[in-house]
Amino acid sequence: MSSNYGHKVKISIFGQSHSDAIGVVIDGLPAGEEIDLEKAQRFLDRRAPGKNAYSTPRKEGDQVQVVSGLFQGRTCGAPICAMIENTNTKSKDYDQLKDLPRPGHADFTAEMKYQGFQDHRGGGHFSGRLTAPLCFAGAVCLQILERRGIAIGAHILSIHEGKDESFNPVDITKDELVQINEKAFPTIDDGVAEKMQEIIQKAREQGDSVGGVIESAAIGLPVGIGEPMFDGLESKLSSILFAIPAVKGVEFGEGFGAAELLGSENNDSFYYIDETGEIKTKTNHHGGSLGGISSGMPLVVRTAFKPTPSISKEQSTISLKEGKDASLKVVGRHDPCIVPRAVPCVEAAMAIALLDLYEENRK
Ligand SMILES: Cc1cc2nc3c(=O)[nH]c(=O)nc-3n(C[C@H](O)[C@H](O)[C@H](O)COP(=O)(O)O)c2cc1C
Ligand SMILES: C=C(O[C@@H]1CC(C(=O)O)=C[C@@H](OP(=O)(O)O)[C@H]1O)C(=O)O
Repeated sequence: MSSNYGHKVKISIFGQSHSDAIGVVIDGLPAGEEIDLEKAQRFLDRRAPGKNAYSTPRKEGDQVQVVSGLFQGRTCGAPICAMIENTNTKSKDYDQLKDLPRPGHADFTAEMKYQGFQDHRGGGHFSGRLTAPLCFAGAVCLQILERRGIAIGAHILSIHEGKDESFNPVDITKDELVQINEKAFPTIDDGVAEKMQEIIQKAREQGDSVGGVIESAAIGLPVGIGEPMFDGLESKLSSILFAIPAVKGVEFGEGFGAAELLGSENNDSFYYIDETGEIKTKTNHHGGSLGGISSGMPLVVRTAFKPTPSISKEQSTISLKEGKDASLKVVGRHDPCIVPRAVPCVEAAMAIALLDLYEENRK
């Protein structure tokens, strides 16, 4: 299975949703970086399941145990290995799914690819649970990036028909990102958070689920981060963002909207800031990336999540054993909406990709 990412800073994620533990090995971090593990744990807590009405009821402490790679609180050049125990599995819920693959989940494709040898319990290695170690790796990378003046934050831009305001792409401040990261249900407009939660609640009551979009931003990136072609900012970021289960779209800056604009509308005019001589753009349709290389403007990304596939409404599927059409009612503990818990996952994915590219730039 391909669960590795990165050139300079490499991560390898292991485990399954119902195996003894899940975790991550992080290699290639610069040595001597102080890592605050309590701060990293607080970051993971933002993602942890079982904490509120819009989450799966599966309760996991998601306590990270760092096995190696830190010495006297700092990175020491050796790979960091971090493990998180799975303590609250209910594998029985998955018995019927070996025969009746869930529409929208990876049961069918995993069964075909691994000829039935896959660990199907809890979605196995395909589970959203594997974003817990991703968040730990991201939390470590975030602390290193912060020391280099780079900040990352994200908010829920939409859930089904509930919509938040967008970031102002030419003017995103560190304070704004810190403030939004502290919110339990991160929206810019606090008024819309309640409406979004009602939408999720209604879907859950109807045995259904909803999706949505997370908007994220990185600021403080110097000009010149990102390599041509396959290692450009957009290429690297989208490949890690698409590794988050349920992600179905990633756009940068104006994104798909740019296709509807004229060149004269979409181009971002350059100008000098008189006092500092810095070069900026008046607008930011390019979203901080030109030629896959950071322009010095805020990097703005939108990531679309599909509705959670496991829903309790009756659905049509097939019986693999009987070789005929069948119906399925999924039982078990599922997120009625993935988006709120995925906010730190998006921030983590961005941090890993950006630190990898940053270190590549240092050569
Ligand atoms: C944080 C997080 C939580 C998730 N929770 C669930 C869940 O409770 N039930 C479910 O069916 N899918 C859940 N998913 C999504 C599935 O894991 C995902 O749809 C599945 O692995 C198929 O992958 P794909 O949607 O990327 O094709 C979650 C994803 C994430 C990122
Ligand atoms: C446990 C987590 O989320 C799980 C993600 C998930 C899936 O199919 O992605 C399915 C559910 O697993 P289970 O049926 O074992 O409860 C969620 O609870 C987590 O995110 O930590």
